[in-house]
Amino acid sequence: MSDRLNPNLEPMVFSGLYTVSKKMISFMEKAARVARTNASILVRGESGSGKELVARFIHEQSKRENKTFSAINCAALSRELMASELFGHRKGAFTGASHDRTGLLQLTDGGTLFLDEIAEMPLDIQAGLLRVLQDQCFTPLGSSEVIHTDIRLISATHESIRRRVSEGEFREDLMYRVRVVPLYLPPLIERDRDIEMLCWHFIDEFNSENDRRVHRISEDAYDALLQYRWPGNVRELRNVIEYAHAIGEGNKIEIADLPPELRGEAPPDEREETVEVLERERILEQLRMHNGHKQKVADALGISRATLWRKMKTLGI
Ligand SMILES: Nc1ncnc2c1ncn2[C@@H]1O[C@H](COP(=O)(O)OP(=O)(O)OP(=O)(O)O)[C@@H](O)[C@H]1O
Repeated sequence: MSDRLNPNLEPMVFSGLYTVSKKMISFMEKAARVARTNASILVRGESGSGKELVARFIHEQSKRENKTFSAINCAALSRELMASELFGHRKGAFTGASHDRTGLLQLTDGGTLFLDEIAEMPLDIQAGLLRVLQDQCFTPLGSSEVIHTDIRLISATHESIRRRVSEGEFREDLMYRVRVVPLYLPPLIERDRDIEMLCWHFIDEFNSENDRRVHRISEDAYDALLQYRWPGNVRELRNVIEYAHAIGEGNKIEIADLPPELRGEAPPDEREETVEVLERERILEQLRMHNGHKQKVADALGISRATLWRKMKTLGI
């Protein structure tokens, strides 16, 4: 079998997002067009597909480029922490509030706020966000002061917000406010030649960070990389290349350097991994039982929603 060398595909770069795919380039051109307006944008895309990079690109292409860009992940924070991050609080507003804190809505005045996984935002915080979008004002926790703020909202979700509305978990009026311009970010698998280009892009990155110099990939490893579905998209691809770069030797990536899922095998039955596999199955089972409703799953497992989110990330769910 012959080895594969870098085909030197010349990517276009949009605020750190690399692509050679026509579909992606026209997606980014559309993003650049809507960047010039103040319209709220909702980016829908799979996990790890670059939604935050798209949001940064839109900010950098907008009139607000010299103002603040703030990002917050609604699924990774507890309700209390998210409320205080966004709205800020006055000293004594709740147990542990030992000093005043300025919220992101105020710190981002004039700039762009990126709300990742907005579908996970609790209903009471949604009410506060709606007020910001309608009246450009909000009230910090424990305060009666009304603060004015001018933010441009970009949100992202991997699931349908309309479905969350029908489940009674998302306000319909807010949905219309956040998805004035919906953008559908294609998954990595639909981006022509991006898997190939990004493999070499990340190999270059790890070549310059480490002592090892990789210049070739064996044919069977190459096929495995190109045929894999990549559910975790670019983040997963980068992790796989980092793993292969770290685990292998010499100047070639071999099939044995790729993680088991790329070789079509189940993960090895080692003790620590068995614990992870069991935990993964337990979470997946609860997700099925509760139709993907994360709060209910977290309650059933006796953990917080934020912990559930972290576990899902590390277990690749
Ligand atoms: N096209 C790309 N070129 C280079 N790096 C990329 C690209 N797309 C994503 N990445 C990298 O992959 C990682 C995930 O990207 P990002 O956080 O933007 O994805 P996301 O869709 O917001 O993820 P999540 O669903 O977890 O919120 C980041 O480290 C980012 O820099």
